[in-house]
Amino acid sequence: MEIVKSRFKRVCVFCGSSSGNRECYRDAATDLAQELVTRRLNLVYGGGSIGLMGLVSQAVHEAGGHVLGIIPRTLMDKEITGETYGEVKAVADMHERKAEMARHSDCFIALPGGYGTLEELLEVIAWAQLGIHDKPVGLLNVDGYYNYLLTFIDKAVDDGFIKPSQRHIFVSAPNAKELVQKLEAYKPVSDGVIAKSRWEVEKKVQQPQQVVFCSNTSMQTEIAL
Ligand SMILES: CC(C)=CCNc1ncnc2c1ncn2[C@@H]1O[C@H](COP(=O)(O)O)[C@@H](O)[C@H]1O
Repeated sequence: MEIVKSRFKRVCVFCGSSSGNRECYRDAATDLAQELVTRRLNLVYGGGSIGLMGLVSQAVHEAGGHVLGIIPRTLMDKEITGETYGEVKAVADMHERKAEMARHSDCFIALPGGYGTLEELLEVIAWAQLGIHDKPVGLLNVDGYYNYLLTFIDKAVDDGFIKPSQRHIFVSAPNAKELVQKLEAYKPVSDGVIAKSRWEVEKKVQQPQQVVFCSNTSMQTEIAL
């Protein structure tokens, strides 16, 4: 197998918990897995083996790539998510899952998916806009699946809700090879909104029967993205 060098080590893939009803989506998931393995990239994803999530993780795992699934305990029931491939990290909830997926990754790719995928994709784009991270984000626009979303984003720019300078805060491409090349070449679009180092999270301290949010400086930690 040909090995291609990459500037990334770990790629977070957001994708459908369904496979879609056209073969091109399943093909795109396995092509992406192949591209990651060729570049020796580790996969980070939402855990579980259903839908496109299962196809990507299984294909990367079977080709010898490292897979890290990050899954909320509530979703760990195999009835819901099936068997998970590779390493699994259990987290408390969906918020922690997204933060952990982001923390463990050098860039993000969204394959076709539904509400969950859209939410994950838009969150990492919004975080990039705010300067919380400067990791590249890529949309795998399989057979024009995301054309309406791209048109909508153009509309939001035209109507003054997204700055023109932020229009290309993420990249898109019709196939995995082209997309990963664009991600490799991506230079962060920075408006200097808020410096990354100024983003802080309140550390959750778990106490019996209650959750305390400590806001004193000594308890604050920077988001390590
Ligand atoms: C209760 C239920 C519907 C479970 C489906 N099982 C799931 N198991 C694991 N992650 C999931 C599941 N459903 C949605 N997600 C999360 O949301 C994204 C996919 O949602 P969707 O299918 O595009 O919208 C995934 O990237 C994953 O992070």
